[in-house]
Amino acid sequence: MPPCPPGLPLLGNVLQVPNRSWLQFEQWKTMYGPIFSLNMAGQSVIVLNTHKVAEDLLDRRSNIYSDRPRFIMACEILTGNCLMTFIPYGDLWRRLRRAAHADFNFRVVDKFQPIQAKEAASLVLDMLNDPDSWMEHLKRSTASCVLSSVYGWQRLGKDDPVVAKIHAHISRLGSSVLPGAYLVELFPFMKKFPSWIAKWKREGEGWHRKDTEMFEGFINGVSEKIVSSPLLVPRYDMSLIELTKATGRGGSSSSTFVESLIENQAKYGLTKKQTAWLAGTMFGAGAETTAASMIVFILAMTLYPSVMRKAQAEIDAVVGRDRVPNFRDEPSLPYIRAIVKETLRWRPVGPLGVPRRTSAEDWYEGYYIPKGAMILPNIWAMNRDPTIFPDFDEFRPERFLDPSGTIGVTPPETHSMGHVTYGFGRRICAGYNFANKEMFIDIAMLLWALNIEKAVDIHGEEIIPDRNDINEAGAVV
Ligand code: HEM
Repeated sequence: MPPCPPGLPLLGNVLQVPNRSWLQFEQWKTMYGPIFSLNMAGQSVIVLNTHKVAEDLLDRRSNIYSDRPRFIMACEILTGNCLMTFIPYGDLWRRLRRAAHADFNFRVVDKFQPIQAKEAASLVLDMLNDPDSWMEHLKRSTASCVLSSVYGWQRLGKDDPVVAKIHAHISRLGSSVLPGAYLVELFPFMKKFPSWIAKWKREGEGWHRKDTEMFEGFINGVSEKIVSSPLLVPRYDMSLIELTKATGRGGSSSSTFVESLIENQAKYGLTKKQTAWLAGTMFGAGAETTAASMIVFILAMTLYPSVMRKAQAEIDAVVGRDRVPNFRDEPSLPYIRAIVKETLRWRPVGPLGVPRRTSAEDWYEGYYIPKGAMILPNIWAMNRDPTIFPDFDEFRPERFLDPSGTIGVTPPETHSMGHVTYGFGRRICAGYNFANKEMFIDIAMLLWALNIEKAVDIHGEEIIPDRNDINEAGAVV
């Protein structure tokens, strides 16, 4: 086995792994090297700390390393084996992934640009009208952007009951995968208990029924060609329309994800329930992650005003003041593209990604890796690898540009992305093209429209936010 920190009998390393485990793992990397193992009360966990190891195993041996650990409550009960993010590597996963790829691959993802541009304009107006709720606006905007792209709904309001319902579903999932949340994860035989004696199982199955009804209800609207649900009333005001017009495109995409899914349901071999859950999965996986990454961007701008000013100078030179930025400006805004990469590298919102599981035993560099081991890619440590990023804790978009500042340079180890925040191999994030585009237009629009400055205290002194102050309530940090 790869080297392992000494632990206790039976419990192994359980008591040594703290809440923000990636920080401890980064320290262990300096002691144990590119790959180490942990014994979590009998469960083998293998932590991958360098790009080389992650690439060798997760990318090159993806036939063995593409499975997910068994999450009984989250995957089998709450989502009835329908959630692409958690389901085992196999035929159903392949069909779901193919269906998602058809609309979210880099060649076709541009069809969602009109929605993303409109949402970005809307975000700017919300920020200007009510700056104190900036975090809520980011969450609303990213949620609305995915829901519009998936279901074709119009801009959702901050307190929309549908968004609240979906967030409740995501938060149930997030808490169900926390260590110790359900005993059945430690004692799988408990899954066989009849529902009438096992309250946790009865409740889980109840939520699954309700969530399935909700997601099926969403796609019923589409298949019956009902474009918007009665709960969702578009509420554009004149200035938003002006801004949206200025983006140079309309506000709806050629077809939504669900329309394509329903059209091709037979081709992908998906049932109605699986189709409905796939659409819901895209929201769950895409809204919170993108919002959290945009929150990191705001933190970076507050701490690095010179980066903000440099970005604004680029936007002013390319876009000017007569119109707002649009996607056609992307090739001429290399510094903004570099800020997107640096935001994702600097503070990855999933520092350990989504765990994998080996589906067969393996040998690597003389180490034995058992079948069924949990594999954790230490994305946090890789994005801060001092051999690739010497000043890794600084937010410095210039690292992704040549000395002229116009041509992008990306370390090849990083999947040519500049970071590994979207994961690896066959299970790499299914929505990363969408997320990159959304972050580009949001950042360009925000920096075109406003300055992001430090708050001041009652004495007029600037408050410097803590760069390490993070919220890790759910699966996303
Ligand atoms: C900045 C935003 C995002 C980040 C940082 C992010 C990150 C990730 C990561 C780390 C994984 C696990 C990859 C692995 O196992 O190696 C993942 C999976 C996934 N992501 Fe994202 N994601 C983002 C946005 C999105 C968006 C916008 C969507 C959809 C529109 C999406 C859909 C998915 C799906 C469906 C999976 C599961 C893939 C599978 O298991 O095959 N993500 N994401």
